[in-house]
Amino acid sequence: MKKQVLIGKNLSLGYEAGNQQKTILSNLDFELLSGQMTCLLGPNGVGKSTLIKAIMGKIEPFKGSIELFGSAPTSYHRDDLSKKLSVVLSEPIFPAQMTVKQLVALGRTPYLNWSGRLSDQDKNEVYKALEATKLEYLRKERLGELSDGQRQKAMIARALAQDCPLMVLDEPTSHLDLVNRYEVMQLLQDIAKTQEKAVLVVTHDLDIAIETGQQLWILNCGSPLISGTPEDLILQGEINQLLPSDKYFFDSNRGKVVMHHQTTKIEIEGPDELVYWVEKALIKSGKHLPKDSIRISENPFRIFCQGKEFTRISELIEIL
Ligand SMILES: Nc1ncnc2c1ncn2[C@@H]1O[C@H](COP(=O)(O)OP(=O)(O)OP(=O)(O)O)[C@@H](O)[C@H]1O
Repeated sequence: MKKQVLIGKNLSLGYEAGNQQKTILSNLDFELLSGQMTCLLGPNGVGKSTLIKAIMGKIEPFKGSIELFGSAPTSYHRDDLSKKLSVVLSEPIFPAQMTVKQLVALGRTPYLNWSGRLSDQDKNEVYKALEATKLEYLRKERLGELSDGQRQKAMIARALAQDCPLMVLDEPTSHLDLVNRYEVMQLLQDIAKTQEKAVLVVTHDLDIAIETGQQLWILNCGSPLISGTPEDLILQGEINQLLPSDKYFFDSNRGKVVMHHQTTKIEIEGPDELVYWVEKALIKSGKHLPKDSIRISENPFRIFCQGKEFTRISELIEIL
């Protein structure tokens, strides 16, 4: 049975400026369950980091409530909160002189006794976190001498070592290369499933969120928070809430965001998939398009136009 870890009810959040309240998010209802990774998506400035601040107990709600294991995050003692919630923020906040291993070991701080020494179990958790993030080979390196992506992974390893039932990560993959993005998100999903944790990841990476998230939360200015499995949100068209302009839409057949398909006036004959890519390349080229029709064959791929045969789209575009 999945447990409710975090619940928001009719939540409004924002900032105080003098005696004025600046509301950023209003009337949010949500729940985070154990064993699931949820990806939070929304445009810049909508309030994703503000919501994280409320989860961390750094700001009080203007209205409504937020409960972490039944109590307001602001009501927890710091030591208790750090056993319930680990957070990875987008900005590195640790000294450049610290080594990767020292950083990851910081994740064990909530569990240390008065001596401040790591027990065998603590050392094991640090080792497991380094191993899971494939950072063992960098354990002696100083944070200031790592690439942005390596440092980002080290921050994730620290949160893993903290071993809390709720992990919240603000854009944890923004500096990572494509493969590492998938791997880190897959790792977080795996941890959620196998260790029954609730994981909330803020990301702008829709493709990867769809691929790896078990739940998506979509925040949009002035609308209620939309939540559901990526697949439901795609099939119900709600994913398009992320794309308010008419220019883009989520193509459920292709499983990605595309621009509204401009069509060429020329006739292109051939399998749909090939016609799609040839037409796209022709439109992008900005060249004068041929008056004759184009025929495309599959296996082998050939384009026939103006009495000539082409093996690549670029060859056709070159002669236009
Ligand atoms: N300390 C603050 N005081 C007043 N306003 C703030 C403060 N921090 C953020 N804001 C405002 O709150 C709004 C939401 O900011 P927030 O950082 O939560 O957005 P975000 O969705 O995380 O954006 P991004 O995707 O760009 O990281 C913005 O308009 C921002 O100017």
